[in-house]
Amino acid sequence: MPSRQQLIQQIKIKKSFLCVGLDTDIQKIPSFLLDHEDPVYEFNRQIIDATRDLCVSYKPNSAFYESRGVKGLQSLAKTWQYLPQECLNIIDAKRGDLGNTTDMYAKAFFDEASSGLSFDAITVAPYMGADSVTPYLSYDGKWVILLGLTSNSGSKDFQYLVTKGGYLYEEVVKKAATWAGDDRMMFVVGATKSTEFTNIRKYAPNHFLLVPGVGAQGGSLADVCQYGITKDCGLIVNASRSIIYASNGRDFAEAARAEAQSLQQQMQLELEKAGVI
Ligand SMILES: O=c1ccn([C@@H]2O[C@H](COP(=O)(O)O)[C@@H](O)[C@H]2O)c(=O)[nH]1
Repeated sequence: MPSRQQLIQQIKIKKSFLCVGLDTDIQKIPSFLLDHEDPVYEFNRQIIDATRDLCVSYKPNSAFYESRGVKGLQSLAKTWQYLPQECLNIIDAKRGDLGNTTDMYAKAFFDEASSGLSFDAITVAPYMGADSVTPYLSYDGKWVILLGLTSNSGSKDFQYLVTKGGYLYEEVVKKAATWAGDDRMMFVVGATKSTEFTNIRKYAPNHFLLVPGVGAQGGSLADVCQYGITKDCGLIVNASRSIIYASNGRDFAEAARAEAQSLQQQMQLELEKAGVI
């Protein structure tokens, strides 16, 4: 599982801070794959083969697998086993519950002996506070990626509420940054909120930010970099649908590669501009 230093090294080697989102929907994958024993795994395997030199991270969204019950979990387990070791492999599960329940979520996603899965990082919702977050950190070297300011329109319902210390999302980042250092915690900040990155950086100047919302949601990579990039990069930018569903024909993997390559090339320019490489 990559440490902070290993992640930075991979970013420099691959000249990329791309995370490919594996939001694999059996209804959307090319129909010719449906003859395979496990079409979702086969789709993921080909997407991974086509993109692994262009990205530093993969992020299966657990909902797409859980929604298919036992079969979906089998596809997830096989996909996890196939993920490249040098990449930061994130399970986007957005959990958050009492401490003893969190212990079970941690076993589910981090403890291979218990569940057959051992992702490097998990996305967590902050609403229930410290005891719903810190149990994940008892697993050596694993990362928590806490929702900070999300990319969806509903983020305005709570995340922008004004508190004594500023917006609620600012309070979340400020407080949670005291629970773990920048070597174990990251924050989710939506690409659609790029101008708010300046605020986030006040409280998390060195933490990596996982940034969804480029691609299908219309966020701008250039704006994210303008406000969020650091001397170590400090960004992992996710794109799911725009890459994995770039084509639904027999050329789906090549089309995914072309889309990932276009993002990687833009990222290389941003890394050069910021002096990271
Ligand atoms: O604020 C958030 C937090 C998580 N997500 C997740 O990221 C991907 C985005 O997929 P696209 O297809 O590139 O839009 C998806 O898994 C979301 O659940 C997010 O979009 N925003």
